Amino acid sequence: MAPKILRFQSEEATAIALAKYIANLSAKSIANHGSFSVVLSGGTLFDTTRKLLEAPYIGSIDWSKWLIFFLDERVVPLDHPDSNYKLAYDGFLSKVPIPESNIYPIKENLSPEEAAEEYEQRLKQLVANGTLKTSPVTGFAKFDLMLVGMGPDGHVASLFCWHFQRFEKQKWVTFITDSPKPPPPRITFTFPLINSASEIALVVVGEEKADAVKVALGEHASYGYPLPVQKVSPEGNLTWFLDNGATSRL
Ligand SMILES: O=C1O[C@H](COP(=O)(O)O)[C@@H](O)[C@H](O)[C@H]1O
Repeated sequence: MAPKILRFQSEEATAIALAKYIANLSAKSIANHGSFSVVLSGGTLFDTTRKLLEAPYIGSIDWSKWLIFFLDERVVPLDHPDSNYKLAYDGFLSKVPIPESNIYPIKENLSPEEAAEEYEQRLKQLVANGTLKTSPVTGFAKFDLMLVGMGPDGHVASLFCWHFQRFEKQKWVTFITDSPKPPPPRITFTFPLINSASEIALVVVGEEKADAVKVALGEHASYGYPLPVQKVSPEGNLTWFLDNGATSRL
């Protein structure tokens, strides 16, 4: 399905629209199958989800039905300043009544390889016991919503331009030990898992990302070697949320 590209006049307008979109999907998923599985990125994304913490959303969303996963994670203790879990906890999860048992951070004290394998096995168990849905197309877990950020170099999750992991076909979760953006050891969802999602919101704000947005969405998007962000192509719907800075070169 063709992506929906939403352009906003400001970061504030982007955040308002994103909250409405997430709240609508939450209500739809819970009415449809009793839960809402959400995959979070790290980085600047949380700031753009801040309107969920305000009325009318904070009081009307059924937070008890949310299930939280991490698109990628830095292999550091969960209370380390570089941890995506800590970022999510401090900025979002500690402010909403999602049961702790519904939040799935990585396990600590494992190597990147072990942490990736452990997370993949945990996802497979959640599919087997019916907590998560499965894609009828790929057989991978099918999340209700992935909130995907993008770096200025066009990377998504911890899938960077020059890493072979972006071509992975079998694994659900993989690892790297040499991330060009610190810290180096990370685990990350693979593209087949990402692209099995029902809905993906690609949230990109700020002028420093305008060049990558131009490569991905500009008139020459089909030329050359694709950026990781160009491999985001879900079975379900893809919606880009872009502010004026991110679209300044389109
Ligand atoms: O390293 C990461 O970078 C991307 C983009 O981060 P941002 O700060 O430029 O928004 C992020 O989506 C990913 O989860 C994170 O680990």
